[in-house]
Amino acid sequence: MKKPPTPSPLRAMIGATVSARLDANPAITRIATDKIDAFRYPDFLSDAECRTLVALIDKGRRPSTLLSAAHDPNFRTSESCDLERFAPEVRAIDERIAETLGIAPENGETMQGQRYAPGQQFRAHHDYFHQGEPYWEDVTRQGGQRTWTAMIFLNTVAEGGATWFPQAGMRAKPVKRMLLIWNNMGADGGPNPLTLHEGMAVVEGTKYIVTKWFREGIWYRVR
Ligand SMILES: O=C(O)CCC(=O)C(=O)O
Ligand SMILES: [Fe+2]
Repeated sequence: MKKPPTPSPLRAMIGATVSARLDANPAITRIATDKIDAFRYPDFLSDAECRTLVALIDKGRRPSTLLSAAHDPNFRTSESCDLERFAPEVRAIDERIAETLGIAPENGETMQGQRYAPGQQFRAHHDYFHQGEPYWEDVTRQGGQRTWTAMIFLNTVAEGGATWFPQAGMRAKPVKRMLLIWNNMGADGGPNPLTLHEGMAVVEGTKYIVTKWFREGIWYRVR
């Protein structure tokens, strides 16, 4: 049986600290909803950086996977690639994201690129881990719960492909260079179910994004 979500003082503190830092950044706008802490940062990347990441995704893409078995084969139909963390052009962007949020780069998972062709999607899901799932033991050993998500749109999509938060009443259209940031935890540091979100099917064009998930603890250790 799934255990109910647990509050966490550490994650509550991370939520408050990162939110305050983002609120204080004049380049960043808080998205108007009282359901989740979510922010947009237009023009976070340059066109050249977007081009570089798109080329890396095209080179490394393979079918996307899921942590839990989904009953629906169409649940996540995109392609993904783990971007090489210490390639200089990737590392610079990776560390700029961490610096923007004020979270140590070590707490961040390796940036993942995703590509959606027309008809491809990522159905409604939570980014946080569900306590009690078979993967939970591994999660606690490698950085613990996911706290914040940072996602960058690398191109503007002709039609479709929005990131939709049905329960928070929020929808972000893919706009090139824009960084979207949200906290997957609530004020008490427990998972916030209202962060449920979907990468809507692309209708026309191809959608490229990078996603970076931050953990409550250290995810990456130099071995
Ligand atoms: O493609 C999107 O808009 C959403 C992607 C997403 O939810 C994820 O990578 O966790
Ligand atoms: Fe997600």
